[in-house]
Amino acid sequence: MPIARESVLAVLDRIPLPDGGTLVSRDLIRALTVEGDAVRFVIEAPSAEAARALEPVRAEAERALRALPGVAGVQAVMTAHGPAAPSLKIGQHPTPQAAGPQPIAGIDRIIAIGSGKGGVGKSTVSSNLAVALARQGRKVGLLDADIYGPSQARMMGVNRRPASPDGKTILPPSAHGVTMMSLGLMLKEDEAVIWRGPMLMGALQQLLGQVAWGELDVLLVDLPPGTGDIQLTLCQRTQVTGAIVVSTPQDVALLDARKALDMFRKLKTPVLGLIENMSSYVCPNCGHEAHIFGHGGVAEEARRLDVPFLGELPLDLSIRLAGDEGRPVAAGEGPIAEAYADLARRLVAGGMA
Ligand SMILES: Nc1ncnc2c1ncn2[C@@H]1O[C@H](COP(=O)(O)OP(=O)(O)OP(=O)(O)O)[C@@H](O)[C@H]1O
Repeated sequence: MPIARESVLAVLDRIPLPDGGTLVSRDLIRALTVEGDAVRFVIEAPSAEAARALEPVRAEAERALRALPGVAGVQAVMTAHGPAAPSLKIGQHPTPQAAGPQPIAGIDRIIAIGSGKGGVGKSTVSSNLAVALARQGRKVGLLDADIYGPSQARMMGVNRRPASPDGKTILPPSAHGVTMMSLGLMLKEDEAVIWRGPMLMGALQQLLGQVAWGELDVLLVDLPPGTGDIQLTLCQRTQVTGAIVVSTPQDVALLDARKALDMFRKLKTPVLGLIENMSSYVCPNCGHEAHIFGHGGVAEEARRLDVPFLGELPLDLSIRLAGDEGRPVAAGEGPIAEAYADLARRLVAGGMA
């Protein structure tokens, strides 16, 4: 018998919160999906502290739902929604692997970072978030899966081709406390990737499986823009904890972001939240704040689609310059680095990183 959404909510409505009410009465459940015998949802805590306090509730919710007749799997992930922030050879056909998404040994969590369209700052957010998480003591990996336009090597300031002593295992470089790997490091400069689906899948499989990632709390995967083969392969073959979608506030970007969200839903990858990049611009001369691409559109969209809003990041020249210099702004000090640190804290508090 199919599991009714109402029965799931009824179970969740019986679990008391430490400070009164329930997950349902306090409206903390987002992105609830019931598919076959699997239940997935996100608990959106109002702050980092609340997320910590709610961890036993999350565990209890999973336990209680598993006891519901017909339920075989439950995945509840937490996200801490805070006040908006101030603002060898790679390339082969895939090899067969066991059916269904597989975990990667030693890696606790895998977060895919996607966007509907290019140029919204997905790679910039990925590198800065990785650095911010590493500064908070997390063991972080960053995989540049943007195979057609790899940019993480430049953004992280790495230009050394990774060693592969046995011709199989790839030893990834580390930069700013982050273990990273990018196809860009294996290609000659100016070399174009002209692979089709199967070759792309093979390359991604190598980057995930042949790289000696070591023990990681979290691996961030910087996806190519859009909804193509790489996204599909990653989510269908690898156990992805969840996805974050980056967008600018413009309508056109949001329209594409919706497609990315829809794709993750179809792939049954929980959406951990949306990030608004290039949200506000403070004139360095007069201090006036302008909203070049609009403002608040992503938060609005998150509300509309019932997915968590993780925060907004400003448009700032220092972000671009730092990326071009290979030293992500999050590695330094100041309000912009703090905005990324805030985002990282929320993910850590929510148990996502
Ligand atoms: N918040 C920001 N403020 C200023 N510049 C930014 C910001 N975010 C990104 N940029 C700049 O915008 C450009 C595009 O960013 P980025 O490469 O991260 O986008 P992307 O979404 O990953 O694009 P693609 O997927 O097409 O590679 C880069 O030059 C980057 O430095």
